Amino acid sequence: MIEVQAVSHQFAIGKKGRERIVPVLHHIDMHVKQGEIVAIVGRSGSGKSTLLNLISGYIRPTIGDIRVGGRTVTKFSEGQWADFRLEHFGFIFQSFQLIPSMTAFENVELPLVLKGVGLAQRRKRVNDLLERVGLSDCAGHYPGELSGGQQQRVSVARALVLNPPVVLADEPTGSLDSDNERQLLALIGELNREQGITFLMITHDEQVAEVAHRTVLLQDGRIRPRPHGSGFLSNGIGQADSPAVWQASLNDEESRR
Ligand SMILES: Nc1ncnc2c1ncn2[C@@H]1O[C@H](COP(=O)(O)OP(=O)(O)OP(=O)(O)O)[C@@H](O)[C@H]1O
Repeated sequence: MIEVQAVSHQFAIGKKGRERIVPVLHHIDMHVKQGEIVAIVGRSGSGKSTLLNLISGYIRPTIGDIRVGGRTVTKFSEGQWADFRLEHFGFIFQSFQLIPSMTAFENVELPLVLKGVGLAQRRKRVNDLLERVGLSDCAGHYPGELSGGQQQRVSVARALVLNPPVVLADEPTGSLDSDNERQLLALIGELNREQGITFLMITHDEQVAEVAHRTVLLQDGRIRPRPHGSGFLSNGIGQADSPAVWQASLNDEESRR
């Protein structure tokens, strides 16, 4: 589903002509199969967000290619990216990123409005999703009237509204208390099982490992193997994933069809 192939990335910071090069990711090979829940873990500054931004096309790798659903997205123009992103990715953020002046219903509906979907279809889709995330009673509430857990469930509904095969989540439980965190992770697990949605999640949260099929550890911009039995984040090393697991098994898109 997502193949990151020999990707390295560096940022240039500072004034033009006097830039300083900051290498952030080094030769990343990672394959996420359709229907997997993969957690990306690693210390602050290890390059997790950069990797997610590369996969979602907000930045382009300095070296290497990324394929999503069999297409080499690193070759896309900005216009191609905008369409592709809408169709293929839903996003969940630590800070929810709901529009405060819109109700829960309107926040979930917005991507459908932008896509030009008709009113009746929009109503059905949004109501179905709000019901799915357990928020039918809160459709008319504004984000400020909802708890953090409820807001995050609205943002899950919004992420799913265009039916993307992949959800990219950056610290989805980072702002939640432990009860809401558990509920959100259970919801992610259910959505994955029911609908085969692929989740790629950045996390510092050990609970996420319980719902993730595997974790990928980034350390100083490199993927590291994770020996069995060690802690999740304590020493930056956790449960094992053989590098072989990360190898591309090609033609994932074929198996989706
Ligand atoms: N746009 C940018 N320009 C320059 N440097 C950047 C940029 N974005 C990220 N970096 C640098 O790249 C490195 C990795 O950052 P990144 O945000 O990917 O790490 P992270 O693992 O997601 O960290 P955190 O867990 O704190 O969110 C950091 O040193 C950061 O300062």
